[in-house]
Amino acid sequence: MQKCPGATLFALVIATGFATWVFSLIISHAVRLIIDEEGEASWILRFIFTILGYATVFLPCYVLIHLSRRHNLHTLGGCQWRLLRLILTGTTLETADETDSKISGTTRASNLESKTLYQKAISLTYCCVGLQISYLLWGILQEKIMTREYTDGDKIEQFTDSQFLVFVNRILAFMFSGIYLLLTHQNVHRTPLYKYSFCSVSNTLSSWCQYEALKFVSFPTQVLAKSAKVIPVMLMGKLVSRAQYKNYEYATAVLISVGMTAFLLGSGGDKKGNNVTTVSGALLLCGYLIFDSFTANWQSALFKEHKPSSIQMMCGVNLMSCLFTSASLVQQGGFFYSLSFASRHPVFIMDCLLTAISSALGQLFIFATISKFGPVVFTIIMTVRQGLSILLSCLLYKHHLSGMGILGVFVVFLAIFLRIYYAQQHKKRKLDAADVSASKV
Ligand SMILES: Nc1ncnc2c1ncn2[C@@H]1O[C@H](COP(=O)(O)OS(=O)(=O)O)[C@@H](OP(=O)(O)O)[C@H]1O
Repeated sequence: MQKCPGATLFALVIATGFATWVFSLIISHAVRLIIDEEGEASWILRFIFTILGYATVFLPCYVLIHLSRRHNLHTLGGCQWRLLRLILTGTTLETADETDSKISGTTRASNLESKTLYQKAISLTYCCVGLQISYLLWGILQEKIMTREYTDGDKIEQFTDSQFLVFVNRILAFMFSGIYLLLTHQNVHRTPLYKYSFCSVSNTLSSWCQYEALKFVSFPTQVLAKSAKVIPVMLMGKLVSRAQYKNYEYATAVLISVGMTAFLLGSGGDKKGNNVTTVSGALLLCGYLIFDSFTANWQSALFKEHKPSSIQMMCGVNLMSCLFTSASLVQQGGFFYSLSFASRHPVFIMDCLLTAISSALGQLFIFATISKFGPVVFTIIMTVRQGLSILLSCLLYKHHLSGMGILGVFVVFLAIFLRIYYAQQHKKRKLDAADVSASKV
């Protein structure tokens, strides 16, 4: 390693990647020979294959990072180490190291504390409206692609590869954000690239779980399960970033979840379509909740620690997601299946493209919201978003809304009002306490 670290490192990384690739192929072929791939539990196999596909990117990267750190390769000069520096320090500059990356961005942080209540309200409204519009469209298209039957005249078929949809969404979001970064001036990026991989894996897996879940539960059932997701997000916040929440925050999270559940049950939405919830469906929804709550918390921790801009975060996370999903797609033949499906059904290309555009637009608002307001507020907005879209459809199409539904809406808005009220009270008490201690000095 001392004489020619680059060549040895390169050889080791390639060898690890190749070994993992071969191992994954052998395992998937062996499993396919033994187990029936068509049964209800077939999603477990697809999940294992997906993880194996991700491992072919993850393991070589781990070897690369581990060895480079051990031999301090990223601190060496020269442009041949640029990619390594980017992965380990977040910048191609030679002077940066990992500790530097943690402190450098403080000045560019969106300092919400210093903003007035009015500015905060405007910013929050902007994020809410942006998320509403992009994800309203996204939700409609997502349900359409996974449940619709496409026909080319004589054959009717349904699209089944969730991984491909995730890939298309991510590559478009990566291109959007990449072009934006190239065209605009941004502060120096200081987030080690590899750190994006954790939230990228959890994000792609949460999407995978929710697309797969739609094969076992109806769309309204999925929405119902998501209505309580603010609680796992708070619990995960304690695990990931040791976040401390006040009692009123827990209480209002429970109120929002209860209110949303009552509203969804009372809006009659769950009576539409296939309402069978299988064990597979329930497991996939649990997987979705766990991965999803990790994603936003991890991103929030990165925003706090390294202060990337939201576009930089979007670009980094989507780059990683493209790498993971494409490895998995190549391994499982997903590209071949999806492209031949698309060639038979041109309407599918249009549906995919529109979903990807709405998803990329939505991501702009997601990252802005998490960086400015944190994962819990983001999750509340997304939860309320689902309720509002159902409420809108009740009003537009004159669907019946029962007493329980109306009570649910009331409880959700009461919870949000209480949350804002207590947050203000809490802040006021803190300011008063600071004033008192300042006057004592
Ligand atoms: N934190 C974070 N970072 C990046 N992307 C995220 C994040 N949270 C949600 N998403 C993407 O938003 C899409 C909708 O997600 P959800 O269905 O979980 O949201 S909702 O609460 O049900 O509205 C879904 O998009 P697609 O994966 O493109 O389908 C999610 O991946």
